[in-house]
Amino acid sequence: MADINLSRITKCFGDYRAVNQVSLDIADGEFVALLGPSGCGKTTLLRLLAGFEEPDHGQISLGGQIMASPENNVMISPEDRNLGIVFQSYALWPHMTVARNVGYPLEVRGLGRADQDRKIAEALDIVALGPYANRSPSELSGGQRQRVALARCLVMEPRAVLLDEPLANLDVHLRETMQQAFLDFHRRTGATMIYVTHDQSEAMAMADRIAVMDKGHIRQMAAPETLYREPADLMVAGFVGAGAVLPVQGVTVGSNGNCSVQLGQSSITARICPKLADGLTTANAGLCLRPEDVWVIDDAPLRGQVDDCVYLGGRFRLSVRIGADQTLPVYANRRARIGEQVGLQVNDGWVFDRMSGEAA
Ligand SMILES: Nc1ncnc2c1ncn2[C@@H]1O[C@H](COP(=O)(O)OP(=O)(O)OP(=O)(O)O)[C@@H](O)[C@H]1O
Repeated sequence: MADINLSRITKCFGDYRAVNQVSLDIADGEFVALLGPSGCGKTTLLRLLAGFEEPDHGQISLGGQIMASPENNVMISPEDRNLGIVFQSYALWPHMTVARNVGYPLEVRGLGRADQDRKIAEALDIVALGPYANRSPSELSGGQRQRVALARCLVMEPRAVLLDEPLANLDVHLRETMQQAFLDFHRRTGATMIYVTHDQSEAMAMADRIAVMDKGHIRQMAAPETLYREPADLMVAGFVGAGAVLPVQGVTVGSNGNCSVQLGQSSITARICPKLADGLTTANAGLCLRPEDVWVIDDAPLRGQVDDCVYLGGRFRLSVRIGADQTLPVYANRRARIGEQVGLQVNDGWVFDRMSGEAA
């Protein structure tokens, strides 16, 4: 397997910059998700890596070797990059058995029968499909077909595995099972994996790091818990996880990365983005509150009106209006009436610059 380096990659379709000056360093064995809304450039970035698209500018390297660099007239073809690719359509051959589907790339390479059989058995074992070797793809579930596609890319011993929304065709229950299958696959193979998805919960569940993309740019690349707890800008705060971002005034920077802010009549303590704390203006400060940051406490001074109450199993999610256009999602352990006044205690929050990244 290999590390991957992208340096200032740009790809235009006509006048439109689908990928705009993207730089990324992915470590050997890392599982990275490319996450973002439809049309943000995720698939184009994956296709650039695979070699199906040629960048207009910048450089792509795999394991220290340059794969694409228009400035240096280098463009290595997809078949010479030795990358495994898994699409949302499984692309299995219907007339071949599972084993032959998995082994076909080895057949094409002219590998001996015994070596083929050994590698097929190993790959099927990793995706837990050994007993299905002699079935045809039509006799498998969607999740099993996707695992055959994974096994097929594994036999090639690729330098990295690229996955383009591989679970998009599966139902919700199967998606969760397959997330576990991908994690097991990653653990057992140590493969470098790049996983494209627009589903934040999928990215959060699997990836070591997530690159959040928007309009051809990478807005933030970090571990899932960092993106959730410390979003760099409004787009990331809104796209990753539930919660609300409220404009706040009266930010007083304290010690240890904390600050106090005014929310209605209450003063609350929150964590503050270092860039903001380092003396930049706090005029555009926003407070990101996740549902678990706010507790319903009857006599708390911050008051709000319940607009909505949904049972989630084990707890309720309330929508509480605390100002004309300020609504917070909050978890509660009792049902609340619509229109009921509740007290809210804010236990944590993240203050950042709401305008950060807007020039991008
Ligand atoms: N071959 C092409 N020719 C022209 N425009 C293209 C081409 N491929 C992609 N685009 C445009 O580039 C932008 C990025 O497309 P891309 O497929 O990378 O987005 P995405 O983030 O993968 O979206 P989705 O989640 O919907 O698949 C879109 O506006 C798309 O219309």
